[in-house]
Amino acid sequence: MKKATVLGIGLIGGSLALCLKKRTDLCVEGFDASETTLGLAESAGVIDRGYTDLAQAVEGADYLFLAVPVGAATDLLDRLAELPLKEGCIISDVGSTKGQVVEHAAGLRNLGAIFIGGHPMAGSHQSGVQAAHPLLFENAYYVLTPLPETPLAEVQCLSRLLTEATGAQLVIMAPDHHDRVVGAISHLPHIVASGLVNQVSRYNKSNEWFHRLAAGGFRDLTRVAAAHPVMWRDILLSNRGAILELMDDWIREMEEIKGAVAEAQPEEIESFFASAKRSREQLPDRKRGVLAPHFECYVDVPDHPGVIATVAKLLGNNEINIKNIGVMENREDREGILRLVFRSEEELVRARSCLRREGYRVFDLEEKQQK
Ligand SMILES: NC(=O)C1=CN([C@@H]2O[C@H](COP(=O)(O)OP(=O)(O)OC[C@H]3O[C@@H](n4cnc5c(N)ncnc54)[C@H](O)[C@@H]3O)[C@@H](O)[C@H]2O)C=CC1
Ligand SMILES: O=C(O)C(=O)Cc1ccc(O)cc1
Repeated sequence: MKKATVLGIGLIGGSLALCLKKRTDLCVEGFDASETTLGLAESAGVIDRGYTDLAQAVEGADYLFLAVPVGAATDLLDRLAELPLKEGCIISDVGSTKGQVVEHAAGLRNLGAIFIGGHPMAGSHQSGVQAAHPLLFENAYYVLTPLPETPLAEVQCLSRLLTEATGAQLVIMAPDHHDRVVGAISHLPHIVASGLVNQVSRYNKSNEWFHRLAAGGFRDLTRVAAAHPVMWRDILLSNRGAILELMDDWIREMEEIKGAVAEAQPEEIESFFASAKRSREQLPDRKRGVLAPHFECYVDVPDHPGVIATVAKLLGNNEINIKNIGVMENREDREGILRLVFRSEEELVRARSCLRREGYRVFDLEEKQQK
């Protein structure tokens, strides 16, 4: 039986271990610095067996997945380079930054395995094995960052395994490109969110209405500020180059809008918001994905309780599986819009005609937006 060892059984390592256990026939073992964590993981069936001894944990493993905080990954790689690994072993990681770890692994001449950087683009502000979930990565992007010299066969092998195990969409990217993109859409937003929360809590010290009134928008915008401080410390320290450039751009962006407010320039202020609104509306969640085709349609439904269950039941009775379902707000019309995603064109076509037969209005998003 082939074996995978996950090193670091927290939120991401635990979720990956669950995916591997549930959807592949690998034996899944775990390594962690904490015995309590290993005990929890074993008793919850997240791993078949856990070790605090690294040599025992990796012995005979075909795959090693590093799922420790970014700051601990390079030390762990150094330790792995001192150990005999099974021939053909593939090592990957799940860290939020890729340049540093990929460069470090490439420099370890005695590392007896191929290293391919990885980053599942899904997670949460929670941490620890208790929060692990086997569906965490389903439909999320999962980036792999092989170097030009990484053998293609190993990249394909890892990519197939992860697709099968996680249900994620595998994407290949250069490590530096990954770090700049993820810096812009994840790391900088975390800094800004935490900065906003810190600013408001300073004001709140002298007047508690700041926290009391902090509702809807502020909560949505700052959700990620509840994440793990040590994890984010490590991420910023290991992606300094990209983050410093992005922060400079952000400061320029703030200076520009500050200037427009200071000079009371209505056109500049309006255009700041108008361009953001246009871009926000074009975020790919509402469009077909670039990679996997999305077989999706939109359904107008009256805004009352139980309507999602009715639609799901109708499709279920016709043996049509819904891959994903979402509600889009449309308060002006007092109608809700359900977004339904299917796994195949065939299911989409059947779902459309089945819903239309029952009197529902079904459309593509573009049709609705043109009205
Ligand atoms: N939390 C998130 O939303 C996401 C996190 N990531 C990345 O995944 C990695 C893990 O993050 P989480 O699972 O959230 O963290 P976590 O805190 O839930 O789990 C980390 C685990 O690693 C263990 N550990 C730490 N240092 C160790 C060492 N030197 N040796 C052995 N075990 C060690 C801890 O005991 C813990 O069980 C990080 O590199 C993070 O950047 C990637 C995508 C999303
Ligand atoms: O919960 C969120 O919005 C996140 O930002 C989760 C997350 C955290 C770190 C990553 O590297 C990837 C995803």
